[in-house]
Amino acid sequence: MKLYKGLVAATVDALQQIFIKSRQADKVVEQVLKSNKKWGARDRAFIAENTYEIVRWWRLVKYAAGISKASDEADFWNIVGTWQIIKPAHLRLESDNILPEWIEFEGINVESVIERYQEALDTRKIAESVPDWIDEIGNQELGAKWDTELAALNRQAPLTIRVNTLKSTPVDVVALFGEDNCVEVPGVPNAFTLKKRQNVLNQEGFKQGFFEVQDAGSQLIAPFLDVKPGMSVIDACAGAGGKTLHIAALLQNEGSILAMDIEDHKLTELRKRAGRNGVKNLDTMLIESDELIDQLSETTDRLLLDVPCSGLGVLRRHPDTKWKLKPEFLENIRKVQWNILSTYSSMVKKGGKMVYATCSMLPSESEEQVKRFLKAEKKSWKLVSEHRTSVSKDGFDGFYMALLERKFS
Ligand SMILES: C[S@@+](CC[C@H](N)C(=O)[O-])C[C@H]1O[C@@H](n2cnc3c(N)ncnc32)[C@H](O)[C@@H]1O
Repeated sequence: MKLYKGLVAATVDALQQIFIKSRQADKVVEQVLKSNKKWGARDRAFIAENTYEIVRWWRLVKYAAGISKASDEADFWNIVGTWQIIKPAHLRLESDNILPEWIEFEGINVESVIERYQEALDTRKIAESVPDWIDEIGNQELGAKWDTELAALNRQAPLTIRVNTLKSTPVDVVALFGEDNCVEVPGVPNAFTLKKRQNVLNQEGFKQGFFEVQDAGSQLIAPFLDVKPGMSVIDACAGAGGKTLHIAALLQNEGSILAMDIEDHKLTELRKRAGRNGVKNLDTMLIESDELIDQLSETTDRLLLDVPCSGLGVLRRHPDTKWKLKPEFLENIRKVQWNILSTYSSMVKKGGKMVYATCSMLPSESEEQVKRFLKAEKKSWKLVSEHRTSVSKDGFDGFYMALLERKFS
């Protein structure tokens, strides 16, 4: 494949922003793509794909480049060049791996790159490109399953949409994208994966609120809450509202939803999305103190706790997370999860239900938190059911969800 210097330079720039300035990969790619109006769809795809692939395979590519720490621009050119050499073999693509004779690639020795690449494949944490501590914790908590889940987490995620039944129907949304392009997701009503990768957010149908982009595993969570029209629902860690909007569709605008979060800007975005989605029964509330939670004691039929977590289950979509995550963060976030579960649960009415959910495959953030809660609260709560999606088996992101019921006693 012919390489264009301007596109490689843009990829180098994006990677420097991600790894040197610690900026979020999706935001960086969005901003770099906006910086040159002359780039066509293929140019944009080159920059976005190469940036994401290199972030995903960062440890492996650095190893093949013989660079332990990328610190200056020359290192990043070397890394992008190295990726062009190993990419065809690594992603099983039918393209050549011949580098142009650019001065920026002068320091790259193709034979050494291939030799180091082959050597790297023998060590899982380098071959699958994860920091040592994540590989250790995955192995510790998941055992043999870690191998297959980790490999699946390094594949590109499908583009999945959810039909917003408040404004549209599956038939109409399939007509928007073309029947040949849409594949129903078995077991997930209103979910379709699109065969053709495209920017669906520019489409008129999206602006009209006919559909949302949402992973199929994520689409299992709102229905798991056993929501019926007319109920009161609190979504206590609503963020920008991916699941709030789904709950709203299940409520059919009957009943009420209160979306809460500790970050105001996310609730602002949620209100914007709710407007587009035709949601009429939503209130939002910024959590500024625990007293607010006390004031809402026993007020809701259903509660969703989609708690903050490591995000290890969604690495396909956010591969930069694995380089930014630190063991101290994980330790702290488990305490936050426990605090949310043990205090926010008081908002559920007797006889009501709640879902505790994470986008992590680690039991220490998921099953074990629920087990601890049930032990501490055995007089007041019972487990109705638990479900886990598997990235390798289902092809969905890695979610955990537990449905619990508050007893009357
Ligand atoms: C996994 S994200 C939620 C994603 C969201 N439910 C969705 O589907 O798009 C977790 C959210 O919890 C929020 N959060 C963190 N600590 C919190 C706390 N103590 N109480 C409530 N929300 C909190 C974060 O700001 C973040 O938006």
